[in-house]
Amino acid sequence: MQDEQRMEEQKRVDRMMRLIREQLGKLLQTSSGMREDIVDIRKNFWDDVTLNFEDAAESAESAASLKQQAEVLAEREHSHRHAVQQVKLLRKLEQTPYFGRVDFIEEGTSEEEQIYLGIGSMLDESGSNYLVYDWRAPVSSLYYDYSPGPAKYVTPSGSITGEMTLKRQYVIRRGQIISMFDTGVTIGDELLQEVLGKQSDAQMKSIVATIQREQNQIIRNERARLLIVQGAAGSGKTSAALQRVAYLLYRYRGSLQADQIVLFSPNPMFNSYVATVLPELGEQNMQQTTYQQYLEHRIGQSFALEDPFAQMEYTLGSMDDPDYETRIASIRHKSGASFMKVVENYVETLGESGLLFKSIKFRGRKLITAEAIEQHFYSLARTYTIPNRLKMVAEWLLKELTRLSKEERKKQWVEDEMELLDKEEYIHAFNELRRKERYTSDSFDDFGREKDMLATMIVQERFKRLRSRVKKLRFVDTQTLYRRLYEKEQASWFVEDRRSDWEAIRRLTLEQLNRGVLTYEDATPYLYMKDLVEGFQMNTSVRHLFIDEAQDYSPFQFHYMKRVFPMAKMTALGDLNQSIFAHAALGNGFDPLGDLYSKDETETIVLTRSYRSTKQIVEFTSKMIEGGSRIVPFNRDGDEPTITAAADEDELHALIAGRIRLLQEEGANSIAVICKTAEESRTAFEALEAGCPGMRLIEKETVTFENGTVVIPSYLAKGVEFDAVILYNASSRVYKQESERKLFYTACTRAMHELHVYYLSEPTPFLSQALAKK
Ligand SMILES: Nc1ncnc2c1ncn2[C@@H]1O[C@H](COP(=O)(O)OP(=O)(O)OP(=O)(O)O)[C@@H](O)[C@H]1O
Repeated sequence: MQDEQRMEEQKRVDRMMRLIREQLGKLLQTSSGMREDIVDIRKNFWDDVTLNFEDAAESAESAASLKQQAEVLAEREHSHRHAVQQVKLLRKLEQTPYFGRVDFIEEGTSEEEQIYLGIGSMLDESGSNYLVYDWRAPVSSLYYDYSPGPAKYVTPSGSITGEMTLKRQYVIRRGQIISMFDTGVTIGDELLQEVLGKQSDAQMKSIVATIQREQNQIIRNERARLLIVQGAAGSGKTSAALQRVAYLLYRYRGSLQADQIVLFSPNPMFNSYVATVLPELGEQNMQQTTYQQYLEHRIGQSFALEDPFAQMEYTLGSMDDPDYETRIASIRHKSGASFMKVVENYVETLGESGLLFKSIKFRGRKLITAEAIEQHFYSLARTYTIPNRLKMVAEWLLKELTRLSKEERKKQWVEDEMELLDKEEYIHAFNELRRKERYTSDSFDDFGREKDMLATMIVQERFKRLRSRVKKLRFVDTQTLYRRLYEKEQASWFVEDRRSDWEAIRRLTLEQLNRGVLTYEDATPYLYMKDLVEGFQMNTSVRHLFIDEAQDYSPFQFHYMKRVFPMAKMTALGDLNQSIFAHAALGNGFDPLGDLYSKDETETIVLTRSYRSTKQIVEFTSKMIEGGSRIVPFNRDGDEPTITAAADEDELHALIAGRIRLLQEEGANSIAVICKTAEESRTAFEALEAGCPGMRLIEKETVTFENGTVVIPSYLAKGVEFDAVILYNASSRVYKQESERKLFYTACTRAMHELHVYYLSEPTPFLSQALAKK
């Protein structure tokens, strides 16, 4: 029976293969025809349009002709792009036409429909029956959500209920069924076992064939304004997020483009790690960035901006610094939504007085003084908001600049510069003038006028920069303005938020700002203040914001992102047990996210099954954290993690190098020696490099994630995974503070198949449970 079924199924696959190849052949032919057409149109574009600008009627006709030709070209290009897309999809289907099937009898009918699922849909020869359904089609959710029995799915026009009579999974490679099995549970363990048992890849994989029911809830959620996903390490948060992007692009095709979706990643390397998932599914990548990149883009050169990793290095390694406690308090204080209120209070006072301006300088002279700008600003009606008043000031300044530029033309420097014009510039200026003068009644033969015009051009050119700076509101002194926030010992904006450690925080912040440094914890408050003063630079085109490793963002940052992307729905994916930033130690979990949007608009999905690591590793690591017993390991066996003591550093390095060699011999694709900090990573790398050829050191600037053996600081290993993890030095001297528990946990949970922990002298207390068992 089994064999018979398999033969039947193989026959169907064979038929599909024939069809796919036929369609491919046809498509390749038509698409190459289209390409030739396009090349032709482009080449002959100007020959095929009639251009005549003699009079208005002729000009209008010329414009219409141009427009028509451009439209023909755009239409052909569109069809060509579509054909190319289709070819890509067919090439993928040629490898694996589908991976699943459900048989379904819709209520009220007796017909059993066979629904095959693949990464894209395909119709039969008649063009009216689906041979394969896209995994994102409404009917496909049957496969992810139900086992055989009563089942339903939701379509845009309502729910459809019925009975699922069969659920089957296939592994098909190059048109051959390698294996197939009918499943009772949601998505059979067998296929998952097979997928998860494999070696790691330098690139994250699509999980389309084995999406789990609770992951499907995340992928297809359309209702929530804010979707919070709290999931254990390795529970598939990132995977589900990427599948969700693909789903949204399918569901809203035509109205949603890939560049209207933004993913905030934990580090630049992570971008390369996830970059192939969407193309693999036949979709374009969303925009990927890091919060730091956004900050850099906004803050520019105004300050030396600290990055989150430098902050992390400080919090992990500078406990001896006398300012350490103050800095930690400062980080925590500035991350809270209550500090937003402080900034708001402060900005409110600026409506009355205290806004600071920079003089507009030209050739070392103050053209318009800061005092004059201030006076003008405060002469405007208080009923206008600060940003509106600033707009008015900018308009006034532009007019002033026009007036001043006229005076400037008579100055000696203009004359000097005129003499320095080289011949080409002179001719260019002369021709420009000619062109402009053509339409005036005077003839162009007056030397004096020519000189005037040249002077105007020179001054205009030099004033361009001033005008552009005014338009960008650079005349507002936001840097000093931010410093002022901390300058007064007792300021009205703090009345409600006085803290005992405020004095120390104030002093430390001023020290940092006076050095021109904007710390990571100050960057968002600074931008918030700047935006409140100058008007928010909102991005209204972004419709979906994905924030991975959401536990690493402060409430302040979340509120800020909400304001910057007002039209976006937010999907925040995180794990409280992996909170590694000092600001996260507030202990209130995702609560700050809870009030970002109203209760009605917020949904939370919890993932507890962990897929990344073997059962042995999950059991080992879940003992390190509170509530770890709730994490359910996926049933995949592997070796027990090891804990090894080393007598001294030499032995430590010898042991680790030996382990790396062993793992390499076993064929591990990726091996990571995880250290606590960048500094420890450098030490480890230097000691191990000679014995481990090809080993690489990962630093915060690293942008590509590759297979092989690497040494990596713990916080950069966030979000990624390795076949084997070697924890470099889990001694109690390295991981001692309670606040480092989650960092240690994060590092250990990067392991898929093997975990080996080494330590010098005393092991960290976070290992005590694991050791007690031994
Ligand atoms: N449904 C699934 N089918 C197959 N593999 C899965 C599935 N869900 C997750 N995985 C695999 O589990 C591993 C971990 O997934 P992912 O990185 O998405 O988890 P995460 O929750 O983001 O982890 P972390 O928070 O620890 O970074 C990946 O190798 C992923 O391919």
